[in-house]
Amino acid sequence: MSTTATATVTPTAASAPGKVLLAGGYLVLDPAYTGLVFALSARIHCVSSVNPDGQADTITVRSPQFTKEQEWVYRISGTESDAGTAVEQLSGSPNPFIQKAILYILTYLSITTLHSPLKITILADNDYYSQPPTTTRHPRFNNLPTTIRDANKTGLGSSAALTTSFTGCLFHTLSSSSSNVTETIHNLAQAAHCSAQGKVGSGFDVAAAVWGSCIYRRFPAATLSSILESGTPGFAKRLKSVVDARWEYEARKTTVPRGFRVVMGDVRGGSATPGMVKTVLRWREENGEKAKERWDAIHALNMELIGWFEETRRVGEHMGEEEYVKAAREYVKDRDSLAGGMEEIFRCFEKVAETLGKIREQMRGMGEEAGAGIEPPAQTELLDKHKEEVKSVLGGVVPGAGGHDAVALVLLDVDEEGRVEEEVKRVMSGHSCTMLETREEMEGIREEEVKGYEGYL
Ligand SMILES: Nc1ncnc2c1ncn2[C@@H]1O[C@H](COP(=O)(O)OP(=O)(O)OP(=O)(O)O)[C@@H](O)[C@H]1O
Ligand SMILES: C[C@@](O)(CCOP(=O)(O)O)CC(=O)O
Repeated sequence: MSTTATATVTPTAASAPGKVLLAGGYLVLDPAYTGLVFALSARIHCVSSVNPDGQADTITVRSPQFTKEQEWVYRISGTESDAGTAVEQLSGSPNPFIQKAILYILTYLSITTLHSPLKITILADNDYYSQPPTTTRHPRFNNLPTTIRDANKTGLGSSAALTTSFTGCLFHTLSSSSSNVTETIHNLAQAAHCSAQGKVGSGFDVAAAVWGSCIYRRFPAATLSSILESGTPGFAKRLKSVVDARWEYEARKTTVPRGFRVVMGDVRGGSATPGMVKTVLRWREENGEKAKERWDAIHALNMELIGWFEETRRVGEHMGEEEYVKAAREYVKDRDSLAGGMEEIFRCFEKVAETLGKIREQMRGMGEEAGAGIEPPAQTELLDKHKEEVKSVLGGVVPGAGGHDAVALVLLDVDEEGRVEEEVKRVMSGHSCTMLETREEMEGIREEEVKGYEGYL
């Protein structure tokens, strides 16, 4: 390699959030459309330290919450002809997300040898995987009696949160750069995540993991085409120029209006349907104008939803806290009982509810035309039941690609006695669905205190 560096190690901790794509599933794959993605309070944490027992130039990665195949050891070394850092896996089952993140970061930083061996521990918040029932509370990072592969994922974007948090952690462990490197971490995490997945998705999950809740427009797929194949001559130079370039994408930060909450339900026994993206994209290709009309109609509604969230925030800002909460409670009690002065905010709540309903209708329609179960009948029943029986619920969607995995509800969390959760849990449990503890959160990747993880490392 042209320039190489020996890296000293600064113990670091970082965490990155999961995601829910509330609006924009499929459409967000095309840079002509945008998606509304909320980051979630469920995070994946990575904590680094010197590994006194490690061999020279090794990075040992552990995921101690899982029984087997929970440790991976990588050895790094230089390569010929500017092909980047070589990362050889010495033990553990394949975990491309970790391997690619190491490779991309070390190559970007021109590091081929480490001052001391390194250890990185991964800790995932419990909501990422279905947890066994318990009568007591689970510990903060619960252990599961399975391998990662056999764990029942809840669809919160574990691979994107892991890749992002790992990238931030390793980058800060090895680089002394104190300037703002979040954009660099975004670009590196997108590159590593795409390369590990073997395909270029929209990247909304990594964007949410880095920037937090945002209105997202993707980068052109071609941005990454020159760096998906690592280890070829000139790779290091290409990687640096791609990562340091200004990418054409948008991640405009957003938040839910005051008193709103996004609640996630994990549908038990639901299976992921990777084929659905292919089916919908093929339908789009084969149905030119008709498909475009459908996508444009969905997009217009997605924009309306974003607009009504903004309007609700704006109207809410002109009201005192007490007045706002009172109005929201009145609305939940009886949507038709308009008390004076509340018309504007009632209209906002009503419009959010109406638009969520219309989005579902359009997505169902697209699913039917394309022959993909975007909102299967069981999910329709579950979402309708919430609207009928839980007055705080404004609406819901089958998020992301849809299917049998999860539901997301948008509700007004203003109940004096805090009964909303109880009611949602009751309706969900009648439909093989479990309410997750996680909720929407604004913040993306963040540095954490290493000592906060004592007892788990
Ligand atoms: N706690 C963890 N420790 C190490 N690797 C993990 C961990 N959690 C997830 N991974 C990696 O991410 C992979 C799961 O990625 P996958 O894209 O299938 O799920 P996901 O990102 O949760 O899915 P979705 O986008 O539907 O929410 C695992 O096979 C593993 O490689
Ligand atoms: C279908 C798609 O638009 C969203 C998939 O979302 P999820 O993984 O089901 O949350 C794919 C993508 O954006 O990469």
